[in-house]
Amino acid sequence: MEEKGTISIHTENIFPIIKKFLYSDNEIFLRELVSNAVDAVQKIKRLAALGQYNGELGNPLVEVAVDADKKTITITDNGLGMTAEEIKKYINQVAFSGASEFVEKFKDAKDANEIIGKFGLGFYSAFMVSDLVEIQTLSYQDGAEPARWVCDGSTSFEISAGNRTTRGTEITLHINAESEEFLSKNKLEEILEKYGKFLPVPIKFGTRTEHVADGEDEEGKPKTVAVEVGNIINTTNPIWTKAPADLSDEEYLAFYKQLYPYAEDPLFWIHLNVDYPFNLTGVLYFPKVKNDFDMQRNKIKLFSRQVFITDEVKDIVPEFLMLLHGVIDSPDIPLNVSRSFLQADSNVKKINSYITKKVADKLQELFNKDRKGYEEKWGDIGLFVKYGLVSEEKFYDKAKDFALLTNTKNENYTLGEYHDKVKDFQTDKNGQVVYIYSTDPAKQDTFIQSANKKDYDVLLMNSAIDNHFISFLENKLEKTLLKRVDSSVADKLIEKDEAIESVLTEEQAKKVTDIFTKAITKPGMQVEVVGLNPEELPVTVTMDEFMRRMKEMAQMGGGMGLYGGMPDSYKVAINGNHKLIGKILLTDNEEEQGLLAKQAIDLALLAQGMLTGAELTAFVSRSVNLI
Ligand SMILES: Nc1ncnc2c1ncn2[C@@H]1O[C@H](COP(=O)(O)OP(=O)(O)OP(=O)(O)O)[C@@H](O)[C@H]1O
Repeated sequence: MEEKGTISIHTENIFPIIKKFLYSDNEIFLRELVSNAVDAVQKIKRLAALGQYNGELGNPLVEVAVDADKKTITITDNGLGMTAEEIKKYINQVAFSGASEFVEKFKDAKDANEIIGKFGLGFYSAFMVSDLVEIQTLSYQDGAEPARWVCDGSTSFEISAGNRTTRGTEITLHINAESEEFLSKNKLEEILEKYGKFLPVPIKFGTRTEHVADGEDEEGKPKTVAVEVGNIINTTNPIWTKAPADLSDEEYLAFYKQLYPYAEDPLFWIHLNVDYPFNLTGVLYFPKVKNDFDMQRNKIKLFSRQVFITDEVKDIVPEFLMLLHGVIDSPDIPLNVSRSFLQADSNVKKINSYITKKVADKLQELFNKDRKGYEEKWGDIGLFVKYGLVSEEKFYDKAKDFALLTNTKNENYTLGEYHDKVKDFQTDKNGQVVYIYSTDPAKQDTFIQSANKKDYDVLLMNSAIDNHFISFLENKLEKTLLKRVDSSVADKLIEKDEAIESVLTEEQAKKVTDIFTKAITKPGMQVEVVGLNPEELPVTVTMDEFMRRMKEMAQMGGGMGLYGGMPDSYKVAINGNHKLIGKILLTDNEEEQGLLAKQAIDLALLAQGMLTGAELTAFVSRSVNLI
């Protein structure tokens, strides 16, 4: 049997193209060939199970070997093998037309490199790194003859009698000059680890030394002997392929450690398992979130039938869950299409909503089953949930029942509970419920205490997402306003009908305003005399809620340039009812008036954390003189 021929093609010679534009991701040749080998082994197992093959199965195995001297890499399997006819059909026609279609589609694509790694070019990806590829194969079929196929990367091939004596296929790549890096054992092992760590058939790559028990020495101590054993690089049945009921927490944690050796233990996990209307399995872990978001993104690994594809799961996993870790395995995610197409793909959309739903269900379950435990984890999961609430309408519908608000006393409330808690004391004269929050309880302590004295509750909003979360709540909750605790004096945080009058006459108020305006050295301070509770501080410095938010948005590049450019402006509220103000008015000595006013202002600035540098030093020495 010997036959020469040309591979029938409709396109130009595809090989130079394959070589040229697959350059950056050429390591995927190994993924393609090893997965073909794995498929071949799986197929023979299935045939045996169906009773269509009655011969010896042997231990399923795929072996990868490298010969640096001969400059070859061989991938051998004991799968179903091919007859010469099948080579013609599958390699010359099916695989080839697949490859040429691929090249045709992407030869002009700008983002070819982005797609390429995720797309199976199939068998012909071998030519990305080889000058010559040889197949030696023996089919499982009764009376099959071994066959050999050789191709040098042109469109001509040669089929002849082969030399294989056992069932299976051996593919030898004669590595080209530009790809010699792949002749390094370390490099190959690294690629095998990356793509094949969880393949369902054992993948052997070289050998390793193992120390096994070997009786006892003269002193009766156990002895070991070093033996060379096959180096199997993969775990064939990773946890996502098993049923959750068969898995212990330890196994989930061990798998997590295997994926992310340096990560802290996750908070909890979700086992995904669906077979209709799409196929998907996986385990998603909720990590302990650090503030450094970007470092933690792209930690979900996408597999297709246990072959690693990519760790860019954008579009498949909802944006707000990109911080999750773990694996997703789905043969139904189209990997052979471009990004924009992926977004429009109906399976991808379904998978995306399925994951959102699963995550919401899991959180609801934790919340219902063990509220205390859930609250303890809230510090970590709160970020996801808030991010989800803000970014996904569908998630909000579910999560509104288990999203928590935490106050400065470390108590947690659901949105509904919180509304009920504060509505009586914190409704303003227009019927708006005012939620008061602190972004920094240590810095804003004076204000928090004043608010608490009035029986106002103060929420803690100090995580990275809270800025958005605050605006979101305001939009979402009816008749609700959010105000930072230091945006106004406590008496004015919530505008009520029963305003406290200032005891000062108009004339006295004007005088006080003048004294204080003169005493202020900082720019952008507007003095106003207000009637507050006599127990409140004599002077309070605040920045208006609206103004501060606009400035913060401008700082974050939110297009509020106008506000960003404006100088800071603060309100200096003088408590006309405080006895210090009375004392200042009664003092004849202008110098002393100025001194008292200055001291009161500095105390207010100090409470806001705004007194620094030379001003702070001056304040300290002035205070010393006063005592
Ligand atoms: N090691 C092998 N043993 C038996 N048959 C093989 C082997 N490698 C390839 N084949 C046959 O060649 C065909 C083409 O392989 P190729 O990798 O190009 O495409 P595929 O595996 O069908 O699809 P893709 O790789 O794009 O997912 C396979 O479907 C299979 O029938």
